[in-house]
Amino acid sequence: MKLGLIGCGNIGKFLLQAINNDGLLPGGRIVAIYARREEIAAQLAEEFRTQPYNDVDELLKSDVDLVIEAATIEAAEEYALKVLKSGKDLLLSSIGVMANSAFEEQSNQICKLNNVNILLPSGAIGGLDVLKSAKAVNGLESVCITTRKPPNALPAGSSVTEETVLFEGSAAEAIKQFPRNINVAIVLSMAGLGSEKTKVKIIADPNVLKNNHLIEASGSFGKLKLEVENDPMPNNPKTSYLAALSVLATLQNKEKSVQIG
Ligand SMILES: NC(=O)C1=CN([C@@H]2O[C@H](COP(=O)(O)OP(=O)(O)OC[C@H]3O[C@@H](n4cnc5c(N)ncnc54)[C@H](O)[C@@H]3O)[C@@H](O)[C@H]2O)C=CC1
Ligand SMILES: O=C([O-])CC(=O)C(=O)O
Repeated sequence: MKLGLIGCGNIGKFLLQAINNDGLLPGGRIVAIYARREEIAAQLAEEFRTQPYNDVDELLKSDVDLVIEAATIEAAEEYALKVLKSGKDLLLSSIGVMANSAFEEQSNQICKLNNVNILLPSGAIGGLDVLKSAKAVNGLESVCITTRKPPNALPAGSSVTEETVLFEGSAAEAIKQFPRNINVAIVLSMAGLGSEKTKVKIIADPNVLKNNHLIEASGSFGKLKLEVENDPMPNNPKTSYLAALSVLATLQNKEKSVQIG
């Protein structure tokens, strides 16, 4: 599998190290990268033996099979449809882009037309398998996520000195207000009840060191309660290490003939 990468921050660099240097995706390699700053792309290309591009359109003319977006929701908005139109599969990290229903619909149509797929990793959370099963008979009744992070992992920053609820409302509203912090709520919405009915609470808590997500759901299947205590990425405390791992795992699973879950 030949991979292209858009966005070379935390998740991007993790993937370059894991795939190109550590060989953790047998048969796969990141052969093309795009970063906004030319000098960054050039430096990373040398370190991870790959091809730098200064323009996404040029990258899409190369023979990559799948493009990984690891940038921002804005970048996903700008490039995702181009990727799909060029006949490449797409893996999104900035899943919040899918909260825009017109965008979701358009991307679905292009996928069908061009016979390509979009991969949405579970990111910094889990439990999506349970929601999908519950939904098979429309038996899902409620889904909520409570995200508790140290203040430096949220826009509130160090001004927060005691436990503070920053947001309470729908996933649709949460991603509008916290586009860099709550992509997980949108993948949860897509697996479950949609972004209007999925409830979100975001708490800045100076007493925690990890990014904590509590997922609670109920329905005809019974009840789900799942809590992850994620170590942050060393270079970007906003992002959980599990989010980067889940991108790699999604790529590893893509080639498997036995699909689990
Ligand atoms: N699905 C999930 O569970 C999670 C998703 N995320 C999302 O994944 C994305 C990547 O996360 P990180 O690597 O931690 O972020 P990061 O901030 O460390 O890296 C993002 C990189 O993208 C670059 N970038 C920004 N706009 C760009 C553009 N238009 N074209 C190319 N590059 C551009 C930035 O310069 C930066 O180097 C973010 O949108 C983040 O919110 C993060 C954590 C969990
Ligand atoms: O990494 C995390 O804990 C979650 C996150 O930032 C996001 O969903 O955008």
